[in-house]
Amino acid sequence: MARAIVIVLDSFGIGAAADADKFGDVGADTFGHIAEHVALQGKGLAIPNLMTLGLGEAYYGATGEQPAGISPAAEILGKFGWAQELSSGKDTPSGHWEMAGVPVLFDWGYFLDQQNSFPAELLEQLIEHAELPGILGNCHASGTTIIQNLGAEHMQSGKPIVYTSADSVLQIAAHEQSFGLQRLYQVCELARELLEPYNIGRVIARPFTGSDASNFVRTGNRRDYAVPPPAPTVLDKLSQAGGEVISIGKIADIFAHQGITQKYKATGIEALMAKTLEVMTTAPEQSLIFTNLVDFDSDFGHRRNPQGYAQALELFDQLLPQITAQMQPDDILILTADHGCDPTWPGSDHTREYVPVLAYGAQLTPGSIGRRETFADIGQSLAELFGLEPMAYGRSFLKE
Ligand SMILES: O=P(O)(O)O[C@H]1O[C@H](CO)[C@@H](O)[C@H]1O
Ligand SMILES: [Mn+2]
Ligand SMILES: [Mn+2]
Repeated sequence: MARAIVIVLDSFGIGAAADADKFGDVGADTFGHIAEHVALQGKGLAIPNLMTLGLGEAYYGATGEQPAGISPAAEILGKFGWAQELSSGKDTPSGHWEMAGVPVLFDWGYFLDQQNSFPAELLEQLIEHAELPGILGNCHASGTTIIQNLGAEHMQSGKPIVYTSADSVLQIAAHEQSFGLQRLYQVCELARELLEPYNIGRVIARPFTGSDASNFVRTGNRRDYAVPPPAPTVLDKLSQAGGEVISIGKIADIFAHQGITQKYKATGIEALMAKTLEVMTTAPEQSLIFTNLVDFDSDFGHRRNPQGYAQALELFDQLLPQITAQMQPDDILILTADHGCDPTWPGSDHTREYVPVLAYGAQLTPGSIGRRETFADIGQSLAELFGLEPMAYGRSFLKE
């Protein structure tokens, strides 16, 4: 009997994937470019604990290069590999569902036009059903830029800001006080229903506060309305078998609350890691503790902020020993990512990259698990760990 702690460093890619050309992402490298950014300042990214778990080796496997300016680990204590994504998209639900054993092999719908992105009919229905005075945006945008540009007009007019990106998303930004948080959630739920014919992965509520463009800031009350995964994930199988599936952060939202037995929200890497640690003290055998650290992606990757991303990685690395110290002899820890989001890459979208697969536990033999064909190897390893029926995709690395 065992427990697994899976921590997703959201967007922490480790080099362009073999099929990056299909996404315009040849040369993207989230980790490598962050390391380079820090090395150019004459320093080295200080992530000794991640390196000891095999991050540098995984990076070398994915790219054929050493990360710039980082001292190699004296000893590797974890299993390390680099995984290709089988799913057709480079979005958050695809990455998470695939690591839970269910790759997304169909194509999502997308709103491809940069301007006037949404069908007029859809917007008309949303305005009518939600009794809105209209909407603002209707374009591709970075979420922080668009609230700066349209936040004041939104507050004055009561029209929510509706925007999208290269992902299969419809996002709605609105002011928590002037528009109202609950009203924003209701409008998003309505949008979720109206999007049925469009095959869109997620509607995301993007509440913000502040009085004008100089201080508008998004809050931790973001909410994701995902469609459910297309087949039962390892989360469903574990919870049906009587195990605990404990979501920390936005995991539950990403899985449309399927297969989750407990959920906790927290804002920021420190709070999310503290919650993970707290849950580890009480979670019974046959528990999957599943944490998503969204901040890497939303605060630094999409914001194209390599400095902030580097600091967040260093913070995460400092917090990591608390997690390993709290592990029981049969526990395994898996660190991975759901896609890349290279903070030095043009635009503000995700990047198609390999993700690290780092696994650590007293029962695991350290060493390379090499290139993995799919993130679903994580789900398959979890199925094996918990004694569940094998998943349809993936190859377990527990005994490799
Ligand atoms: O620019 P913001 O609002 O952070 O949006 C980003 O967050 C969305 C979900 O990860 C992505 O589709 C991307 O566009
Ligand atoms: Mn993500
Ligand atoms: Mn993202």
